[in-house]
Amino acid sequence: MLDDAKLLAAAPQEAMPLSGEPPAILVEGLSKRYGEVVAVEDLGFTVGRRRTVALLGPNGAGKTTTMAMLLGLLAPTSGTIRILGELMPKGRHKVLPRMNFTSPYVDLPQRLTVLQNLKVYAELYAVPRPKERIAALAAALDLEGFLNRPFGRLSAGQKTRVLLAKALINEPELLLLDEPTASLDPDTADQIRGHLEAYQARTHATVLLASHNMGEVERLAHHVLMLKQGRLVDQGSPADLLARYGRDDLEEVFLDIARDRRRPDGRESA
Ligand SMILES: Nc1ncnc2c1ncn2[C@@H]1O[C@H](COP(=O)(O)OP(=O)(O)OP(=O)(O)O)[C@@H](O)[C@H]1O
Repeated sequence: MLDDAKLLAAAPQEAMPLSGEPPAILVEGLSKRYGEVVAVEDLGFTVGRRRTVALLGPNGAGKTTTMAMLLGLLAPTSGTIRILGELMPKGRHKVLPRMNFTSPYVDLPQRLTVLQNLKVYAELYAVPRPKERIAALAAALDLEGFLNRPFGRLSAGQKTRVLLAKALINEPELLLLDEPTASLDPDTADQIRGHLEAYQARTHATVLLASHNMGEVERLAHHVLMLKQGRLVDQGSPADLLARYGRDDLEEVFLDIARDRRRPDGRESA
């Protein structure tokens, strides 16, 4: 039903950043090589607090690798990462409780029910009043019909919603979302986007979003980072990118960059 989105949307608007507050993410000279394969090369970007920033790029551009390094799941070949002001991986134990993620590549234990899985994560993150938190998430993300079913027996779309509930269980300040609406039907995907907007309005969380859905990016993102072959090739607000590439929608900008077919000034490439 996801109807708490309306309720939460009435929450206070984004607060002004406090002076001296470190950014949510600060990445400098970040590279990752797998033998001969250069997955990420000399990447640098900043994500300010309370922003939603989209990480875009064709298949294999390095989005998932970047997310994994931000989470401390993968060691960079070189470069530095600061999360909420803490140098990673040294400060990992300080920031991991304040962040969370979804990834299509990470599964939950298959034999545990949805409720058992969420209870385990609530305990791991020491969530206060876990029963109430799980009940609220189950209502908001429409999980109530399959709370007692083993995770392994859910459909892809149902799993996606459970993974999002897991990602929100500790009310993270920083949320890394790798294709959070892949495999969802258009109606459910739209409701999930509404829920994410409402979550951010209520908690002022920062979101880094990897997505291939350009409509989703135009709706949710304040800023876009365009990756190609592991490098940052352009960035800007969706409106700024549309204006610079002379396009009406972000999908066209994406194709211009992916196919090297138009320069940012709107002229065709030679
Ligand atoms: N474990 C690995 N060993 C070797 N190469 C890898 C490994 N993981 C990723 N790669 C390579 O690194 C590059 C970046 O992959 P990554 O999964 O980060 O891309 P992506 O932008 O998330 O792609 P997609 O949109 O398809 O999810 C690709 O060329 C991929 O083949």
